Amino acid sequence: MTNASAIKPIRASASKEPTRVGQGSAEVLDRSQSNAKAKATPSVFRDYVELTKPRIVTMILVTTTATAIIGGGGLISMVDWLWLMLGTAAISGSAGAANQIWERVIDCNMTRTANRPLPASRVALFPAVAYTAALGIGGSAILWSMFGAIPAIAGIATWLIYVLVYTPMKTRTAWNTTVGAVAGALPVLIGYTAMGGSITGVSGWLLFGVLATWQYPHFMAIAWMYRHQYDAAGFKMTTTVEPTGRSAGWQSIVGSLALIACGVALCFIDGFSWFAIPAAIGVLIATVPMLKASIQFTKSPDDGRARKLLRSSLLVLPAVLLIVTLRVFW
Ligand code: HEM
Ligand SMILES: CC(C)=CCC/C(C)=C/CC/C(C)=C/COP(=O)(O)OP(=O)(O)O
Repeated sequence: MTNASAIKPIRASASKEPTRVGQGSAEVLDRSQSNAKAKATPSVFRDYVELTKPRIVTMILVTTTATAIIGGGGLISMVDWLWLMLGTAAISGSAGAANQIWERVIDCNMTRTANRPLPASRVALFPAVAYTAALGIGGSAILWSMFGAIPAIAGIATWLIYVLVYTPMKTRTAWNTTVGAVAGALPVLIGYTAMGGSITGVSGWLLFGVLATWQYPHFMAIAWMYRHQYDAAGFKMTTTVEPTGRSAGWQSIVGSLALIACGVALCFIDGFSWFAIPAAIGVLIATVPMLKASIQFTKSPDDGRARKLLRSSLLVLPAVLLIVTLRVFW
């Protein structure tokens, strides 16, 4: 665990960067105002949901649903889908909460994270640890008992890589993003293998490739938007070690091109059909806005272009997954 005494919480400096990725305004609340706001409408339930990083978990569930349909070669039963969602959400949420426990001290040093339940002292450490353990054990047990060892092991491996490898790397090397991309992509194998896909199946690993490559444009935009906060808090990100934004831009371009390659390959990997060609064209059309935004950001890195890149990335992933999932039916 991070040596809590080694990193003294400093008052999160009010900065021009938004307090949350989805927030458009550059107006930010400094820590005292946001705490007062949170205290004004206390909600224990909301805090325990916030601990799990619900927006990330929601997108993980979307990817898990798509990859389950692809792995199973067709629609899945409502009962199977509900158990898969419950198990994956629990273990993903546990990973997110464990990450917030690990970073509860350093998160005080960023406006974006200072108002989270632990840094803002709305949730105590011990109940957070118990909650994290219960989610992780419960999620693993659901996946193992309902779908077998492989999907559960994929989830446990994701948890371990994200919490015990990626998280400590964040203050040491910008290569943390590559490890995070592995952690963020492994959940596709939960859905894929849960519904019958083989862990050695090429389409499963192409789906892994779609998720892993997507995370570069996704996160490089965020790493630019919060570069000053990351730097001040002591995180090592591409945009703090190479502050011009060129490296972040090129990683976004390469990630976008690699995503297109994986997506198009998925349209043809299980043999040829009339739908393979329109599907491949659809992958191209769906990904072009993110590629364009990556190129524009690389040419002249700024917050507006970074926000445009992030927004396009959050639309591209569901679109590409929908197209390659429809390919299962035609
Ligand atoms: C290297 C891997 C990744 C990194 C470093 C990363 C980092 C982040 C960060 C820092 C945020 C902002 C959180 C906040 O303060 O609100 C965020 C938001 C988000 N991330 Fe990622 N992420 C990664 C991978 C993923 C994956 C795998 C998914 C899901 C498939 C995902 C989906 C999202 C979503 C949906 C949001 C919320 C955007 C919003 O609130 O508008 N991310 N990500
Ligand atoms: C099935 C399973 C266990 C899934 C969990 C994996 C998971 C949550 C992947 C998300 C990828 C990721 C690196 C998010 C950012 O964390 P961050 O620490 O960079 O975000 P922060 O700075 O906002 O805390």
